[in-house]
Amino acid sequence: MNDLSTARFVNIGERTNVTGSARFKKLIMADDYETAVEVARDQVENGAQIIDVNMDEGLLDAEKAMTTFLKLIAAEPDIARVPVMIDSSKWDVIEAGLKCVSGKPIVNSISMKEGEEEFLAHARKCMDFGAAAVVMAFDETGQADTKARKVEICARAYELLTGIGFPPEDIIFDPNIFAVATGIEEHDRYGLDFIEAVAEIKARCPHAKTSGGLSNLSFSFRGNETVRRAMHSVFLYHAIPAGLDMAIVNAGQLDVYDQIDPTLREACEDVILMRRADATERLIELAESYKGKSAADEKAAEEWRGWDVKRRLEHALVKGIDAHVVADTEEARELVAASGGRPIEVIEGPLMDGMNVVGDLFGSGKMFLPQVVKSARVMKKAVAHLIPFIEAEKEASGLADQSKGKIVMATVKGDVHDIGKNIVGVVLQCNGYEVIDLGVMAPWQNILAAANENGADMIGLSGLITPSLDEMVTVAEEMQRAEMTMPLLIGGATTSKVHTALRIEPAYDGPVIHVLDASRAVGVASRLLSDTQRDEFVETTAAEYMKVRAAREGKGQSVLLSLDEARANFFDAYLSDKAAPPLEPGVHAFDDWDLAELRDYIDWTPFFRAWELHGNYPAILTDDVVGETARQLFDDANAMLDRIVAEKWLVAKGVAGFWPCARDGDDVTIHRVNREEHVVLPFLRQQVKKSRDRANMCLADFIDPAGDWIGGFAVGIHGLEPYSARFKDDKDDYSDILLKALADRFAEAFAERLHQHVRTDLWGYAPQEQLTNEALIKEQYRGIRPAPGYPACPDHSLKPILFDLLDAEANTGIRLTENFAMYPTAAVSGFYFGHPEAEYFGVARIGRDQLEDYARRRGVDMATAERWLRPNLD
Ligand SMILES: C[S@@+](CC[C@H](N)C(=O)[O-])C[C@H]1O[C@@H](n2cnc3c(N)ncnc32)[C@H](O)[C@@H]1O
Repeated sequence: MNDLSTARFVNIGERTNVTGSARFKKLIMADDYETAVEVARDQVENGAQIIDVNMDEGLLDAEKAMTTFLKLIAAEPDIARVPVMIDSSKWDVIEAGLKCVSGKPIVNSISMKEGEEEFLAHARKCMDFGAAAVVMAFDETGQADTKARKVEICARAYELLTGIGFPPEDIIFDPNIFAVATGIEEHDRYGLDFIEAVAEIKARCPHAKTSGGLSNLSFSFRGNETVRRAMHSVFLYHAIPAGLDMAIVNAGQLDVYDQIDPTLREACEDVILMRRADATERLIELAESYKGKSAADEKAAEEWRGWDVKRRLEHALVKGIDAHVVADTEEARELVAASGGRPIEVIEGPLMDGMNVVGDLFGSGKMFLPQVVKSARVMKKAVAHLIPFIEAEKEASGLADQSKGKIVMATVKGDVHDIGKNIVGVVLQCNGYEVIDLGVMAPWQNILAAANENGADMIGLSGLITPSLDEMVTVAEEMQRAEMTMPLLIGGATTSKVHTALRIEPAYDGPVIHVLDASRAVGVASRLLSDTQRDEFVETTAAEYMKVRAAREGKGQSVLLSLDEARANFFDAYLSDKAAPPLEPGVHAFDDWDLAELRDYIDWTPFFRAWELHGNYPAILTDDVVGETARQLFDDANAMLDRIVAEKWLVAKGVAGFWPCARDGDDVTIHRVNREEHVVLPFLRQQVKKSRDRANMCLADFIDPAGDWIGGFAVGIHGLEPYSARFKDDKDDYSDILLKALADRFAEAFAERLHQHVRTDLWGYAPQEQLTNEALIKEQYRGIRPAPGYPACPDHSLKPILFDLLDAEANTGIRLTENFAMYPTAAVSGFYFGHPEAEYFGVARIGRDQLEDYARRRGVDMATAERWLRPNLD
């Protein structure tokens, strides 16, 4: 069950659909768009990762309603950050909607209902808008109901679409979820047919995704929420591992599979998987008893301390309770010793059994990362207690033999980010792997040497910043040169399957696998070390990467303008609105900002994301699936924050500065008055051809050529090393990762607080500004602070220029590595733009002409410029 990762599953909000929500329909009919927008916001806050918008109502002008609504939500940053699915049975409505969406839209839907010609015409239109499309399993003869028809229609649509260059990853098949348990025999197979069809479609149509409208399934139990929720959860529980990527669903209306009353769960499963002939009758009968009841509460069982020691150990591991683990481990050891056994048997027996339970629960999506990391802490403490006994018996080597495999892990040279790597390391360890962790900034020489010296089974590389991608290629090349054959695992925020396939895998003949997140690591490692699964896994992955490469080659990429054309289409800012000169020009250093104040500026959502818990704060705390884990983690974080602040564990140092400047083409030239010198900030310009009247943006466009001001800042959080070392000594990875994640939060909070201080006081262009923390997080202020390495200025190598202007190393103690990562890791830097029209954007792909121009402006050779801008080149 290792493949079941509910974390990757995308739920599509269905509340903004007039055909599915009576309330929404009423609001739209009454022209109450303001409240209707709130419905969209609620959905996003409740965890919808896409929102489906449908205005198909006979009495409405659907086209007008669609465009009005889409424009309104586009103006709400906290809604607009999730993609919109434009849902209509009328193509005109879809086309009108496409014109109002600024991010990547999704069209719901196109199909071959009216024949191939119209299907492809619609598909081409989607391509023009860069839209993904839901493709219904519907052809000239009707809607597909059987598995064979679903697969046949989708496979045919896939051939047609890829034939015209439609990107396969933008295809989302909807093979039709129909109602089951209707009492009509032909409907009995509908659930199972859908699930089986999904698996086959995924196998036959590489990169395509699958989706479905979930509420149809339980249509015959309208009015019985308990049964409907249970059916939906059970259905997803089986459909997700089969390959279902997303579903239109009310996220608030799903139950945790394990918490469904087992009798009801079994009855739903019997119906959905068609396990018995009388399944429908039984579910209908059972459903009667659930009318109006809520899910049964489980009693908290405190009596576990009275259980036998083996069960107690298992319980402590699963629940992550370390309070009694040393005593319990000792009791288990004495018990084993009394019957003539050896201390190692405690590890081999109860502890490994307990960790296997943890591994299974995590692998099947029933336990989440923070809990697993806590379990690992319990395990490590137990093992630490046993080691002296084992060593006394000279069995230390016996212990080593216990490991399922050895992995050398490292964050590559020039990069300092290690939270992700540490989480993966812990997860692997608690699944029985031995992890040799080389820490951060590891040069390839050390990585190869450690792998050889330790007889490692594989190497895992991690990185967060873009230059790390090239470092990973170097490691692969060196492994090839050293004629190594062990698998190479690639992970970290900046990495991707595409980059791995295009650049890393071709450099090394051994297996190269991109690991999407920590929840996949164990599955990958165990397959690579399995006698029976390894070859097939390696071959399938290699074949998949080959396809990625082939698809890339043949793929029609977005059209680029020439650099001159792009420059002609610059963003014509209203320059008379530019900010007045700063009240306090020059550079301002802050060597110890109050942590207690910064704490109130923390944005918690990314904190949960760091632990692979997806959802927005504060809604995540009451989320049906991850709420309990999130609350526990939040409590632990706040307890640690109390100590960090009271005992002053960390020091926040920052600097901000403002300089007179002028736009000069795509450069911003800064005049350093006292030094009589010019500093040039070269920015990049979007070159992808824009539809309609949108500009090809460059940050320089927000600066007046006739004279203006620009700012910059850097903030860093110092001092965590001694605490981190203490946690590590104490075998407490959980607290160590928690501390690092909190230091990151402090750095971001400091950036937010300093920016506010800049707007209201130092630069002072918004002296009256009064915003809540929520509004700050939503960036509802004037001006931006783009950071080097982010989409509007993707080149990390601007950091040395910025640091020089700020004298940042002296003022904040932050240093840059050779690849421009900041150390300490919890650090943020960027530029300040004060123009009211300044906004974030992505430079995206640029042409050769701009690359050459940029190399010239930077005074570097092409190879260097290519290395800096790699992600923007292909
Ligand atoms: C990464 S988030 C950090 C803020 C978030 N509240 C947090 O606490 O993690 C937002 C920051 O990233 C940077 N950023 C986001 N989008 C950007 C873009 N398109 N171009 C440049 N910088 C960008 C800006 O510095 C922005 O303030």
